[in-house]
Amino acid sequence: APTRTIPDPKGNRLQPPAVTGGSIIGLLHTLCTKGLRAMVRDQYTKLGSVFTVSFVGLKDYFAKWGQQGKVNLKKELDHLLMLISGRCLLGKEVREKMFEEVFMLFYELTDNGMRLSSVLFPYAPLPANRRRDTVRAKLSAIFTEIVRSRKSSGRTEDDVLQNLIDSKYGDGRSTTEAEVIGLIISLLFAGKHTSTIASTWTGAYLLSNPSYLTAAVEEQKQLVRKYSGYLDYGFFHEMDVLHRCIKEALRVHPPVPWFSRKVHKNFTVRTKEGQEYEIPRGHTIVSPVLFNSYLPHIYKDPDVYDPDRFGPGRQEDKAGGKFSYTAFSGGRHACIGESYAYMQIKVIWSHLLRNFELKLETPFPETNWNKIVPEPKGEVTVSYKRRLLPIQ
Ligand code: HEM
Repeated sequence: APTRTIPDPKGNRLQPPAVTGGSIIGLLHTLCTKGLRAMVRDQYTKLGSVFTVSFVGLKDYFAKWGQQGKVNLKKELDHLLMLISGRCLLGKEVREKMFEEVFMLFYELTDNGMRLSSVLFPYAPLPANRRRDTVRAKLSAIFTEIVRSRKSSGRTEDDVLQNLIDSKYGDGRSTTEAEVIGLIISLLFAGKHTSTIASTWTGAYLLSNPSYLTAAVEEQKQLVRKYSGYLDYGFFHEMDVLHRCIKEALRVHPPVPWFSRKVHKNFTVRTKEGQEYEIPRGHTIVSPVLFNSYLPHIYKDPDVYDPDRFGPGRQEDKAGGKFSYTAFSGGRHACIGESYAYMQIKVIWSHLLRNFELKLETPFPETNWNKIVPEPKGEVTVSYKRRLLPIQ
């Protein structure tokens, strides 16, 4: 197989896990970048400092599909994204030995922990809260065992869990077991479900819009030619058409429909009509992403799925300043997994586009508003047929 050294996004050589100082959020920022790198690295078989092109997990997963058939896309993507999280965040113990168990527990945690009732009344003695706490305890027990076994054997792995174990605060204190477990569950919680939903909406839109589907497939052909089949970081980084298709799906269906901030200092907001509002210290304010994403003076025909609105010459995501596009929030607590999320969705969808002809069999999904992270309602059935000549 042809070989090539994996390029680092910033042109540096990939570094071993570094000791990180600063706050937990700073720590998370560093780790998410490392998560992204771990994922990119996972697509290659390591041969010393050289990597061969082989995204083993993803290829294996889709190899199980037949020549043609029908699948519930939402379920497939959910499974696949858990596999990717299993590899990049949790490591090979989970992936190799207890994937199904962790997958089911995590599914239950998400299902019970993302109800309106559990978000508004997290400590109320409700059945959903009790189930959430039970599965959280089971997950903790599994991850604690992994952390302890790694520490006692002196074995290290190339994943985010290891980075959390090895990290230290600015004052030199190591992370505790409870912090490591809490952070890894938070990362899974923040990143996996949102990405499943984003990739399902992206698929539903692509398969309902032949012109964008054709453009995305054409882009794959061009990039495969340009990179002579080497699927490296640059290859995924250059998928502008697919990137815009994902970004637009996230505008129309933001998985996080609002976010809130506690006001620490009084400040004044001026509307575009010039009206001023004083926001007092101590208040909690909410930014409704769902509303922001449809503002007609920012987005032309906001109800229309139009990925080109982010393209050269239009750039509507900048029309109202740096907070025009808030699917990943903004400011100090903006999403730290944005690049990682785009990358994993591109890795999946580019593989599907290169290898399969796909058709949406069920009507375009409605939104299930009963969930805190609104998702496509019901099954999203897609029929597939392997391409006679995959784009490679
Ligand atoms: C399409 C996928 C994703 C979307 C739409 C999304 C969206 C968001 C949004 C809107 C916030 C901000 C919430 C706020 O401002 O209060 C956020 C925060 C966060 N996200 Fe994501 N996210 C995605 C994927 C990920 C992934 C893959 C990870 C990590 C593996 C991740 C980790 C986090 C973390 C740790 C925070 C908290 C940051 C902080 O409080 O400083 N997210 N995300």
